[in-house]
Amino acid sequence: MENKIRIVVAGPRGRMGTETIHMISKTPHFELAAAVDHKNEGMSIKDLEGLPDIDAPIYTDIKACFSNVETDVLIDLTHPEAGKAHLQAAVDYGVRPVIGTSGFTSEDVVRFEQEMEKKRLGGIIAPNFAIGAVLVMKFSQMASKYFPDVEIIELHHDQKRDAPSGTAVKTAELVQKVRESKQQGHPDEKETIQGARGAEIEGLHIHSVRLPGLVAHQEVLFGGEGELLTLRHDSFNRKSFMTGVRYAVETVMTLETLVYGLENILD
Ligand SMILES: NC(=O)C1=CN([C@@H]2O[C@H](COP(=O)(O)OP(=O)(O)OC[C@H]3O[C@@H](n4cnc5c(N)ncnc54)[C@H](OP(=O)(O)O)[C@@H]3O)[C@@H](O)[C@H]2O)C=CC1
Ligand SMILES: O=C(O)C1=N[C@H](C(=O)O)C[C@H](O)C1
Repeated sequence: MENKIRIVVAGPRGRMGTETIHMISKTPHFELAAAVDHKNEGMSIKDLEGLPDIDAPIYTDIKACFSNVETDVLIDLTHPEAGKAHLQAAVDYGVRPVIGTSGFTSEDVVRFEQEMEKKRLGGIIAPNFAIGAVLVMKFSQMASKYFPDVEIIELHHDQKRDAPSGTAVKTAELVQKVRESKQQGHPDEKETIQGARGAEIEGLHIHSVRLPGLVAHQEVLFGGEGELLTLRHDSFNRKSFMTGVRYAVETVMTLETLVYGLENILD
């Protein structure tokens, strides 16, 4: 039998980390080698509530983890600052990173791309692992060629820390590659309440909604003369992301550069 892919998960108690560890436990060619948390040093995954019965050690220091545990892939599902530090540690130790954590800037991405290019180390930063969400990004890019007036509404649960979502930013970046920069709305429009028109990237507006009960949702609206095209994706639970996480882990084993966005590796 082929060797299993040995994975470290950072953020094991979180909503995504928990779902990911369950997915790993059910995937025959994956093995949870260890986890990185900011507490529970020395404990095991099986000791934590809601996690499967796997005897994998928990480290609070990612460098100690990589020094002690043979690791093929790091999956990071934490917060932006921790995610960046974990990605840097993975690069330093030659571990392939799969980063789901949102909130990285384009400067961060470029810096890591350059560093990993030099080391010929494969990695993936995926603003969204849900296949439907990735398709909406691709379809949005296609549509913006014909409909340059675009607004994005992203809707998430109220525990989300970053706004706008990584998915909305990536969607806007893909749209900007084909859409000429243009100021949308009336040239003299004025906000009578600050923020009414949302965030703006080269004239394209992004609106962030945070409500209990939501998981992760996005609408991309394209306005034309007498018509409106709406592309919408809904993640109703975190299982929706697991096909993409599994695919990213398998694919990163074959890469020698950092890939930003699952759309770049989907057939
Ligand atoms: N790419 C994608 O498809 C998706 C990406 N995400 C992104 O993934 C990230 C996690 O989301 P979610 O699971 O909902 O968030 P949670 O807040 O539920 O989970 C984050 C976990 O990381 C832990 N954590 C914080 N700092 C550290 C650290 N230094 N080392 C290790 N663990 C740490 C937190 O612990 P504590 O609570 O004690 O602070 C928490 O358990 C977010 O950035 C989110 O935007 C989410 C869904 C899909
Ligand atoms: O925090 C979340 O939940 C999500 N974050 C990612 C993002 O910022 O786009 C992906 C997905 O939308 C869920």
